[in-house]
Amino acid sequence: MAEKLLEIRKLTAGFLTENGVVKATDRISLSIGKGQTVCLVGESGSGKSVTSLAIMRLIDYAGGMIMEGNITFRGQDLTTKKQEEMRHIRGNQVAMIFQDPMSALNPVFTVGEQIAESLRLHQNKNADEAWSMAVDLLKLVGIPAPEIRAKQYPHELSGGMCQRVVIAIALACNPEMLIADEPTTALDVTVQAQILDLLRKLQAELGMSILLITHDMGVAAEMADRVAVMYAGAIVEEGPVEDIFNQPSHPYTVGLLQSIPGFEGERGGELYTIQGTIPPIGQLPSGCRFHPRCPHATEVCRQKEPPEFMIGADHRASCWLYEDKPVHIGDDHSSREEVKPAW
Ligand SMILES: Nc1ncnc2c1ncn2[C@@H]1O[C@H](COP(=O)(O)OP(=O)(O)OP(=O)(O)O)[C@@H](O)[C@H]1O
Ligand code: NI
Repeated sequence: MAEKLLEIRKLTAGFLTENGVVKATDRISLSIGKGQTVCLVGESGSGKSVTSLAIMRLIDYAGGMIMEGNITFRGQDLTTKKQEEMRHIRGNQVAMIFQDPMSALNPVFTVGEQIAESLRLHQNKNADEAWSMAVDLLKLVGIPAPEIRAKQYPHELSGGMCQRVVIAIALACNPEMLIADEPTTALDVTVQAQILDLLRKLQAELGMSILLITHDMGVAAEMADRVAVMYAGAIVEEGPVEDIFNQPSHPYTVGLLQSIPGFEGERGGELYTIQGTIPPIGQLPSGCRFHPRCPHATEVCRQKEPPEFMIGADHRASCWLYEDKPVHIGDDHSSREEVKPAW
């Protein structure tokens, strides 16, 4: 396995609400190796964005807090860092991009000025150097006629072009890690594919690690080295991308895969949907958090929270199905029948 760049251990992050403290992530553990892409997938509200905000310690500004656990980045624990130090890390070592490029850009400055500003701040470049590097970065992220584009304002560029500019700004600090939270969700399908291609190309060229947050299993299949599946604040399954897709083991992962149009789990033209909805944070059921929606749930699932069981050398799932024997409910088509809902 690649040398670790980021290691999250038993991280619990949450919010203080009218109903007391609620946990948006519940003792999650996850590592990202150097040059690796890890995809964090799961339905809306599962805690993906909170995880990224916690890593960057931006959660402090979102009214939340880290309650337990460690986040080790290049050997240093980020959970105990002062915001001043975090600002330095955020500016120089870890960059973040979000879903909506328009809100990340300042409408009153040209895109070239915005990239150059970042270079002046983080890399102490003078104005001329910064401008020419900004043009180079625009070229690197695949913007045609970069000298001309650099002088334009965000509203003069398409959504896809703006997301490329946002990526250029992120790269201006020469980050070792890029956190991308649904970076293509707001874009149309062709542009989405182009931006994903760009991220792959940049990673190959620059060797950075990427934490990619997506609710789209198709995107994970295409981009990830490893996939972590999150459900109601917990990572319920994690492993190499081939294992997650060839041998999905947690019933939630199996359900997510069967809900992809065209995936082999789809039957008779009817798309599978996982029964029920994700519980709101602070209202978790007893036992396994997925049990009310799980076609395999038994008494133990209703009563006791499952620990993590190893499914393969480097593949874990929190599900009682794996307590005694390594069974693979998602192994192949015939055994996948097993998880066909009973209703
Ligand atoms: N500032 C906040 N205060 C209180 N609760 C919050 C806050 N931000 C997020 N939450 C709650 O934390 C839970 C996890 O939210 P999060 O945004 O991480 O989900 P997500 O997996 O990123 O979903 P999506 O796919 O919709 O972006 C949700 O129940 C959400 O309502
Ligand atoms: Ni989110």
